[in-house]
Amino acid sequence: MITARGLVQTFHTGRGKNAKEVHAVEGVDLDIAEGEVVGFLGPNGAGKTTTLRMLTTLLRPTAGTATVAGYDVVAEPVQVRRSIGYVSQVGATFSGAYAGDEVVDHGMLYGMSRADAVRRGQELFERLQLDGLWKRMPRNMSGGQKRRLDVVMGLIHDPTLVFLDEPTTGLDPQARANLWQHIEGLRSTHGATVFLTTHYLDEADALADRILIIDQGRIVAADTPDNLKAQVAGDLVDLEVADAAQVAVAAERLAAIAEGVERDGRRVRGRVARAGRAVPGLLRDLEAAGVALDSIEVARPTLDDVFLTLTGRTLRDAEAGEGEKEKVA
Ligand SMILES: Nc1ncnc2c1ncn2[C@@H]1O[C@H](COP(=O)(O)OP(=O)(O)OP(=O)(O)O)[C@@H](O)[C@H]1O
Repeated sequence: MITARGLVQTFHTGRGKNAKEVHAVEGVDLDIAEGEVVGFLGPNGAGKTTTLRMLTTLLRPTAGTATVAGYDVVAEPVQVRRSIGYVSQVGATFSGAYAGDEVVDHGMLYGMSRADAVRRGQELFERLQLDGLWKRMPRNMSGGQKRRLDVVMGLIHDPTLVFLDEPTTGLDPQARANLWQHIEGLRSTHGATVFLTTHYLDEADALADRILIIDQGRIVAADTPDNLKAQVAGDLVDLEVADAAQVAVAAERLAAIAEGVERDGRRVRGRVARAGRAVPGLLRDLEAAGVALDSIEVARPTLDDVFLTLTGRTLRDAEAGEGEKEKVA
């Protein structure tokens, strides 16, 4: 459904002494099959939106090629646009018309008849829990309602390939869960291919069959959430030792089964392969050594751990370091 080879986007900003080259996307390859839900994950400024804008024909690639729904993004942009739905990060701009009329106009722009656009629009209003808001102006809607209206606009012409740019940013947890259901429904009831960007690890984890992680304009990982997590060496075992004097002994015992043991006050943690099997023995060991614990936690690896393993930074650090890759030309 989506193929890209060596996609590059370089922005030139400023003039004279202030001229800068921003290497937003630096050689991205993609192969996304029909019916796949792909999560495109990365810190702020990693190049997610820029990639999406090239795939949706809003931005011409500096270099590289891409086909979307069988059409070339540079040579056949009109066909690409007709084949896809796109929900941008900023959302649609609405005039002063009623929400329903906006949606119908948008559908007619795609060549739908008025009757079809009304029918489909009303169905989507219901599915996205906007019923009763057909005759409301978008500017009088809540943030969550407006975001769902954006999604209606992106889906009105019944696309089988949908691009969603951070669809749930700014939504409250309930609206977010609700939108997740609809995104899942797109595939299960519709067989749609979904390409979605997100900062949220849990979102990508919950929705995507496959996750692509982008960092500084390059794809650093592409796999199923489970396989990505399996790359991280084991589960995190975190012990809180009751007596500070026993921390060294606890660290030594943990080190017998764990990698990368760290100490932090009365806490000792490390990564253990198959913690479920190893922890009972560890507890016996600690007891025999007279070490009492206040608590023990075992956590499965998260996608943040994956990002850390792959890039040496946490997602949060990566966001804080945004802009580093801007080079003075
Ligand atoms: N029109 C532009 N002109 C100059 N630089 C740009 C432009 N658009 C994006 N950039 C830069 O390109 C880089 C990638 O931006 P992009 O918006 O693709 O990141 P992103 O991963 O979508 O981030 P976010 O999660 O914040 O949306 C950033 O350094 C950004 O500042």
